[in-house]
Amino acid sequence: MSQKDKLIVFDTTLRDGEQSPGASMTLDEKVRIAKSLERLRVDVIEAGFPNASQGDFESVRAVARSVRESTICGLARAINSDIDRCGEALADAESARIHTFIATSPIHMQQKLRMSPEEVVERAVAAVKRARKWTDNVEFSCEDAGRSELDYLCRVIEQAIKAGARTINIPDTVGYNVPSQFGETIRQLLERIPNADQAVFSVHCHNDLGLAVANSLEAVINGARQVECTINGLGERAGNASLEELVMAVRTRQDVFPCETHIYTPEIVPASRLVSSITGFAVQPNKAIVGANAFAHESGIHQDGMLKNRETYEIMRAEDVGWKTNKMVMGKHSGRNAFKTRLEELGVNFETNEELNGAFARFKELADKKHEIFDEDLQALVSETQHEKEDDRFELVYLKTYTETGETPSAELTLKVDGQEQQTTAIGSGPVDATFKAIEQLVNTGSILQLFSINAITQGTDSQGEVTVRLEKGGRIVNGLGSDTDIVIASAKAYVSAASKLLANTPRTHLQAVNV
Ligand SMILES: CC(=O)SCCNC(=O)CCNC(=O)[C@H](O)C(C)(C)COP(=O)(O)OP(=O)(O)OC[C@H]1O[C@@H](n2cnc3c(N)ncnc32)[C@H](O)[C@@H]1OP(=O)(O)O
Ligand SMILES: CC(C)C(=O)C(=O)O
Ligand SMILES: [Mg+2]
Repeated sequence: MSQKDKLIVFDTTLRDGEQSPGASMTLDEKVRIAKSLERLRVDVIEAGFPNASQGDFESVRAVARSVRESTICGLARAINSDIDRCGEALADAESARIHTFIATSPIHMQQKLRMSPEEVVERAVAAVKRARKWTDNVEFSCEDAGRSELDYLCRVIEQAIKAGARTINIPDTVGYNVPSQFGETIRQLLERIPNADQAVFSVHCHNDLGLAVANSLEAVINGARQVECTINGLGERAGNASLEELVMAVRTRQDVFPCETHIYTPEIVPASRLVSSITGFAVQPNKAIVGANAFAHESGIHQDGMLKNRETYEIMRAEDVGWKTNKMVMGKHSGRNAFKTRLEELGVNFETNEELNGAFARFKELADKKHEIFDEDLQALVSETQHEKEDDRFELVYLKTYTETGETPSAELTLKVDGQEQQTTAIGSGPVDATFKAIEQLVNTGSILQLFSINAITQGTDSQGEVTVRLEKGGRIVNGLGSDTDIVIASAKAYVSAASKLLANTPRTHLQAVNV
């Protein structure tokens, strides 16, 4: 059994997270997220602010009824009606907490609450006592503690604990603090408040300066034993400290932190995806832990290191946070080792170094043109190397497409086929479809179109369109690339290029393809 303290994880995705402009959630969505947080084994789920609206009340009540393994918490101002409404919403919870708060910074007391510091202490004490009528599990927050005077904070908190608060939360409401200062605040509060040992000290950090996680972790090092956080760092303005980053920092650096969480980390990525899909807030690819690139390696030196020993470039295991595996992304920065290994995984073995070097050179050429190289691209590349490169059999000479609302799109095409110009027309469901049908009439590949993708190479409506066409016939796959500012012409070039490759047939290398 570990001798370490438990770090309580308090998730506020459904309350502070929902305060992100545009992140409102329906009752059903909140219950789905709450169930996912329960699977994560979050200790406390702050489900909402019941007195904000009837909808919020019902959502908190629904979460309280459907989650059994986590404590359900509701937020209330230091106002009786807020606290009572919160108590009612939580009535059916297996374990309930009322979280009441009032601001303690000079600016908030003077300008917002328009209360004297003495009145605020009285309101805090009255609020905690009122909440204690509903439950023993009461949390009190000094809103804007990060800009409050330390002596005054000590006074308010001592009284709140005396009134019955069992968790004292120190929010950096506006994300103003820096780690050393915030850690020192926590250390001093714990040292100076005479009854500090009767409460768990918590922190709630906002990310206005990008320091929410760093501030929270410094607070933990200095004695805080609850962190308030959200999935994907969702929350008011720049958001809150992100749950996944806090949890994985504490877990990964057990040499630094004197405590541990009970979070079931393989549920992190599923929870992140759920929150992202419900709120519509995409996770940036380079976001720590849950970003698509968090465990992806593209550069050759890293890939080579990873293939020799994963720990050369990874401090966590992708599987431990819910990814299936880490990823080796094939792109223009990849090296021979990763290229060869990936192809071996696809069942393709090179007999000689020359073959490897030749295929690798063509891979680099392709990677310079195409942003992402998929397995199918590698297969196509190898498949192409098995045939002598001949001069292109087909060449686009002229293309005119016709589209008009309510009319069937058509294409008029001239191609050079083995040096001879040939013309045709075709109709289709769109200009690209009509063009492909016209080309097929002249080149007659009999293939299946496996992929048609368009990338804008640069930004703006005048950008070059880069089109990839992948054709398959009898197990053989080829890619054709075409670029033009007109995407229909780019598409035609790509199809013509793929058709030329598919119908070229002289063997070129001795690649041994297995299972391809
Ligand atoms: C830092 C945070 O995240 S705090 C939580 C933020 N969450 C929310 O605000 C939840 C959504 N809010 C709401 O739906 C509404 O603001 C309500 C229902 C809470 C209140 O609505 P209204 O009664 O119309 O008040 P309004 O929002 O205009 O102003 C807030 C009032 O609460 C007072 N107040 C603010 N915080 C507190 C507090 N902790 N304790 C007591 N009073 C407070 C303000 O001084 C102001 O009072 P005033 O009307 O006498 O000037
Ligand atoms: C209500 C409190 C805890 C809050 O969200 C904040 O101060 O940021
Ligand atoms: Mg907040």
